[in-house]
Parts: sequence; structure tokens; C-alpha cells
Amino acid sequence: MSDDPRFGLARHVSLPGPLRLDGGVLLSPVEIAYETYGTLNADASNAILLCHALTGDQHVASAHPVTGKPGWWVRMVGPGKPIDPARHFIVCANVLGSCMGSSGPATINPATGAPWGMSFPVITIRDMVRAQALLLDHLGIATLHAVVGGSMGGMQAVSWPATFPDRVRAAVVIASTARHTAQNIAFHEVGRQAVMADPKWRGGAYYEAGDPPAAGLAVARMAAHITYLSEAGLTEKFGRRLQARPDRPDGAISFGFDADFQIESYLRHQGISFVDRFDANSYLYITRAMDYFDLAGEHGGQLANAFRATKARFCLVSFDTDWLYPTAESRAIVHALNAAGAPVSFVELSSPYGHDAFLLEAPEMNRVVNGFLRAGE
Ligand SMILES: CC(=O)SCCNC(=O)CCNC(=O)[C@H](O)C(C)(C)COP(=O)(O)OP(=O)(O)OC[C@H]1O[C@@H](n2cnc3c(N)ncnc32)[C@H](O)[C@@H]1OP(=O)(O)O
Ligand SMILES: N[C@@H](CCO)C(=O)O
Repeated sequence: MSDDPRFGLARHVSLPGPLRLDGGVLLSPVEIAYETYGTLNADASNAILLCHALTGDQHVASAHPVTGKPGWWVRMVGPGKPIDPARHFIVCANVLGSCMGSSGPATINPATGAPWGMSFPVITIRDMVRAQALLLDHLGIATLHAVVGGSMGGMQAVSWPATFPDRVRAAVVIASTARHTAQNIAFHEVGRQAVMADPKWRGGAYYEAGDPPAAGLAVARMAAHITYLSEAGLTEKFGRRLQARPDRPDGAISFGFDADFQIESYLRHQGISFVDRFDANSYLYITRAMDYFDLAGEHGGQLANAFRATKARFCLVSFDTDWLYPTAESRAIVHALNAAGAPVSFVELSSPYGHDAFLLEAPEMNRVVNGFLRAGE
């Protein structure tokens, strides 16, 4: 860990709260693990809050402590990048319910001295946002220069001006939506049932045995990962090609149930590597939070109502091959912003990579985010 403010500083804070959750529970204390990059300027006007997606974390531009891989948005965050520690004070916090240091099912319930497990309260995207606001209070940041996020990070980004209309000047919402559809909920339910069907899940009380429901979580990730890709991307990357195996040097079909196709081997790899870095109960809680997300529902059934009180500028970005949160979902937000009279720019970008395109090299996305942020500086 470097003390150089241009690089990520890993921090953790235990805030007394209490935080009143949408489900009615008062959470106290509120543990938040977060990273900062750059320096807060004298009038605290250069803060950017980055919001991570479902399985992301605070390590946005620093190496992941388990996998050792570079942070999940090094393409967007860093010296000379659109979100630049030379200009911005960048904050990225592990969301409530996750497993990288913030309060969640794997953390200790102070009332019992044992991990919360499934007694952790059900949380919402708005609860995540409120926890982030507590962190900003702690950091002395009254108003954000911008809040930025993709996928579930975009749900938080679009919720921020709706929840705290005066605390954010700009929101960048990428590959996201203002609500989960029946199809979104359906895929999540398949994943949750895979976790719960694993006998090692034990009703969520697997921490002390040290033997988590890895098989169930891996299957959940495999199913979910398909939704992050596109048919064109899968065809280009794998097609119907067979996986090379030591027992089949001629590359012929094996007529069995091992991973014969490259796509099968790839998905198994994605599933197996995921369980090393993620907690199964957190997966249940966060997917549930996403399923409950319905910004219009939170505002009397009219999405435009969510934006009437804010003066924030908005930037919406979608990808043409994202069938998880297709462009129509971004357009619905744009229409609501127009109806509310909020300034918004919107672009649909072309990419063969589906939903996860926002995590990959996307020069156009960087150009759009850079231009939008600079216009407010
Ligand atoms: C947004 C956030 O907040 S962070 C969370 C985001 N991170 C993730 O979702 C991590 C998992 N997701 C991914 O890997 C996503 O596809 C991306 C977009 C992040 C990365 O995409 P890409 O760089 O194109 O990587 P790709 O999808 O090809 O996966 C590469 C991995 O598959 C492996 N792989 C590729 N082909 C095969 C195959 N036929 N058989 C087995 N493994 C394979 C590679 O060896 C590599 O393994 P490694 O990650 O252990 O090094
Ligand atoms: N692949 C990303 C985006 C999913 O929405 C993740 O796992 O968090």
C-alpha cells in the first residue's frame, strides 16, 4: 500500500449509525471498507464516488487482495484517465451486504459475536446509497462532483440524486437500469436456488465449518456470467470449438459429459474462480437488493418523480449488445429525466461484448465520461 495519494489507500471505518434500512431494521455499527485516490481539495468540491457492480469491490484501481488481478476499472480510473487522481478525490466503498470488509452476512453481529449469516437484514440499493452517504459525512464531503457506476453501480448512481437531490452535481449511469425486470429477477433466482440447493449452504450457517457452498455458488456464477456476455461475443470467442485435452489429442468429440466445448470449460473456470473471491450469502443478499430495485416504485410509480428535486446533470451510456440491461432501460431513464427537466446526455455504444463491455477496453465510453465530467469542472 502506497502513501502516495495518487494511488489507492485502503481504509475501513466503523460508523455508529444507526442506519435505518428500507426493511425497517436499524443497523449499528455500519462497517465500511473503502479506498480513496487523490486528494480532497480545499472546498471539498472534487469528490467522485465510484459505485461497484454485483461482485465488484472497493479495489477499483488497485490489485485485488485475493486474485492479485488489477482493479476492475483501471481502464477508467488512474493518471491520465477520465477519472484522474490528479484532479479528483476518488472514493470507492464496498457496498453494504458484500464481503470485502463492509457490513454483510459474513461480518460479525455484535449482538451475538457470531457471523450474521441469514440473520443479516435484507438490504436495498437505497440502503447501499445511504451507507455511502454516511461515509461521505465521515469524510467531510457534503456534495459530490459526480457519482459514477456501471451495472449495479449504475443503479446506485441513478439512486443518488433521487435519494440526496442536493448532494450530487452529476451522475454517470452505465449499462444499467432503473428497475429489475422479470427476466432479471428470474436469472437471479436461478442463482440463489443453486446456492441454497447446495447441502453445504446449511441455511447460510457455513462460516464456522469453513466449508462454504462452493459448488452451488459456482453454478450461480456460471448462469449469471452468460447474461454478462452476448451471443456474438461468445460465437467470436468460442463458437463450437472443442476444448483441447490431454486425453484427446486429436481434438475429436469425447461423447461424454466432461467439458467438451471451450465455452463449457470457460464457464466452469468462471464459476470456480469466483468462489475464491466471493461469499455465497453476500451473493444472495446483493442479488436480492438488485431484484427489489424499482426507482419508480420508490417514487409513487412515476420515474420522473425521482428526479424532480435534483439539479444534477446526468450521463447515460448503454451498449447495443447488452441484453441484461438493454438500451431501452436507459432510454426509460432518459425519458423520465426529460420529463423532470433534468439535463441529460445519452449515448448507445456499439460493442460485441454484451453487458460486461463496461469493464473492458471501450475508448468511446472513456471519451464520453471524460467529456461529461470535464464539462462540469
Ligand atoms: C464491475 C465490478 O464492479 S467488478 C466485477 C467484475 N469482474 C468480474 O466480473 C470478473 C469475472 N468477469 C470477467 O472475467 C469478465 O468477462 C471481464 C469482462 C471482467 C473480463 O473479460 P475478459 O478480459 O474478456 O476475460 P475473459 O472473459 O475472456 O476471461 C478470461 C479468463 O477465462 C479463462 N479462459 C478463457 N478461455 C477458457 C477456456 N476455454 N477454458 C477455461 N478457461 C478459459 C482465461 O484463462 C482467463 O482466466 P483468468 O481470469 O483466471 O486469468
Ligand atoms: N460482471 C460484473 C457485472 C455484473 O452486473 C460483476 O460481476 O459484478
